[in-house]
Amino acid sequence: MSSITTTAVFAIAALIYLLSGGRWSIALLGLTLFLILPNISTPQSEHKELKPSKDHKSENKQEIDFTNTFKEQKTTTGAVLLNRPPKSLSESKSKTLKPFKRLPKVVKANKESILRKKANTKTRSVSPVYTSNATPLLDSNFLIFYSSLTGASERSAKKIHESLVELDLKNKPQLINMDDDIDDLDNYFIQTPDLPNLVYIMVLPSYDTDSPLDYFLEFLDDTANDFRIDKYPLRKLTGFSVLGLGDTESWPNKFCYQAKMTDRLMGKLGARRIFPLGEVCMKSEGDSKVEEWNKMLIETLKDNEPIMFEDQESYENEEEEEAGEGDSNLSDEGTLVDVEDMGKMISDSKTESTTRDVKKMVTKDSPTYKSLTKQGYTVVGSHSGVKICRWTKSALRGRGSCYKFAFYGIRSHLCMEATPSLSCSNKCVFCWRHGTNPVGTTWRWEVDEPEVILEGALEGHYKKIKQMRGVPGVSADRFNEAFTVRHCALSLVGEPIFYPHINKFLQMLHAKHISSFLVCNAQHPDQLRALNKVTQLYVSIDAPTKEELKVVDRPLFRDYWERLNSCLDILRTVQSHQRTVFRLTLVKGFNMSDAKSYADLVAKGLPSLIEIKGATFCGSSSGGWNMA
Ligand SMILES: Cc1cc2nc3c(=O)[nH]c(=O)nc-3n(C[C@H](O)[C@H](O)[C@H](O)COP(=O)(O)O)c2cc1C
Ligand code: SF4
Repeated sequence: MSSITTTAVFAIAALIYLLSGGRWSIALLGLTLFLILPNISTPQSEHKELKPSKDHKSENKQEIDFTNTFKEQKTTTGAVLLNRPPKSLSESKSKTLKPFKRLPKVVKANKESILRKKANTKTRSVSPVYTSNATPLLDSNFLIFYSSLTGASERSAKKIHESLVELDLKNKPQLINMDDDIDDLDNYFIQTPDLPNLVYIMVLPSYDTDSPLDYFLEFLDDTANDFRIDKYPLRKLTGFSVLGLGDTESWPNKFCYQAKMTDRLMGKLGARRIFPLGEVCMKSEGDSKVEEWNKMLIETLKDNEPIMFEDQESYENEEEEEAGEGDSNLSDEGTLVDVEDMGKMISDSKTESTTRDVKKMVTKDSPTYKSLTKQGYTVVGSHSGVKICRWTKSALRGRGSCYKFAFYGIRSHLCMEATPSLSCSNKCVFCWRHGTNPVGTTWRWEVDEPEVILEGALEGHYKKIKQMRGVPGVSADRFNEAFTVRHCALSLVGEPIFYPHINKFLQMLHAKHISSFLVCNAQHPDQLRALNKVTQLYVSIDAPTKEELKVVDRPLFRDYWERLNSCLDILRTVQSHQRTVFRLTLVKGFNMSDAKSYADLVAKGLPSLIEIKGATFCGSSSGGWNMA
């Protein structure tokens, strides 16, 4: 105690003594006070030392009271309760307390991460990584985190918790109130609890005022940018998913912004997204929307599909073809039956397969199969394929759709790109298939039934959609919608009208309310003539003259020019009942010099529409071109 304080105490004691008429009991009281005062002040000075070092955000804020920080209390959820954040909004506004304890991080030198940071190299590949779940997702240890000021997130988290408990899982799911139950964020978001196969489900509101989540987000951001620690500390989690609650009417520009930030930062820290971010407006959608998200989450967990996982950066940088816009490539050749005789062959195909050795177009052990699947195609049956294109992925992430949205209102996340024939009769220079699909002028393979192809294509497509749930930015709403395909682009690779049962296949699509855009290469006049209803019928016009077509398309047919012209006649006559389109893919130096000849072809075919596309060099097609 300082001398000034001592003098003051004596002066007060003397004054009391005099005012009380000089009673000794009063004098003794003064003395007692003098003796115990130093003992009161001592803990205060100790407490000061416990305060965390001032960080950049605490300057204008009241400092945290750490008096009870290290005293453990058990909460209703069984978690360890330490420091409490403000409970009510008014409390949070007035006190602006920080909810979580901040201690210096323990930094372990990690040679790999230091070297990686030094070299500034990316550790993840640009192409998608499919991670399979060795342990069933439902055998994970689920931690359901929530933060809540007015109760909506707490209610929603409890619902999710309940539905997981109802599944009677191997490991009991735990509910964690981030505002009450977590003392040290490091224990959950740098280190993780000592439990195998952890899955974090996080239910978070958004507040544009001060709220406990501010500190949490600041912590995640700091961690993600802390060069001293492992760049991906959360990759040891089996996965995570965030459900955001907000109010889009009152905060349209900040709708669920804190949930979105959490989702992004968790991904940045290496955690795998096992289900897309949910964004629920509690004002207009409420609990039923939460229930919908929860149901989808549980179904996905049950499915246990592998996840396509990519970090934001690599995804942004991904250079992928604009799929759906090419027809052909090169590989094996051979002629058993001319394609013009295919009609007969179709009806006889079953009989033939029993009488002579008809092979499968693509067998599972063939290099073609391996190459196609490596590129992301799902081979359906033995001659069909399906693949989700970059626009479907983009639309799933709430971004743009392909030009068909602008032109025809087709939403890319509802679009399936498929082909019933992987084989083609051209080897176009701008095709990006790298010689991976078979070519030929004749159908000489086993024929799969259209039911098998449609079912298999939808199954393969939905499987790939499911895998997209790990990709940053995928919206839960669009993800949900994507399981009802509404459009089919028959233009993936190969020649769709090569497939003997194309008409039946188209009928089946339409019966399922799936519209069809079919692109053919103008090399199969008989099949074109026999084609029934398509929503939109495309013919690729890759060059305006015979000479240029040979160079650009490298056709297998010797009478390729005559075939093209016959197809145009058919378009103008037999097929004029439906909407027809010329597709021009223009490649500078190959097919752009003779506009007049293009006009002549247009006059011959009289298509309803002409679509002109450019080509972008990407160094990957057989001619060094790719379509954009
Ligand atoms: C003061 C205040 C600020 C809010 N700010 C936002 C906001 O920026 N973005 C948003 O989407 N919702 C905002 N909301 C809406 C809440 O996030 C929404 O009501 C949420 O359901 C609350 O969850 P809780 O009850 O778990 O705290 C705000 C609500 C209040 C009262
Ligand atoms: S039509 Fe479908 S497949 Fe083709 S680019 Fe658009 S979304 Fe992709």
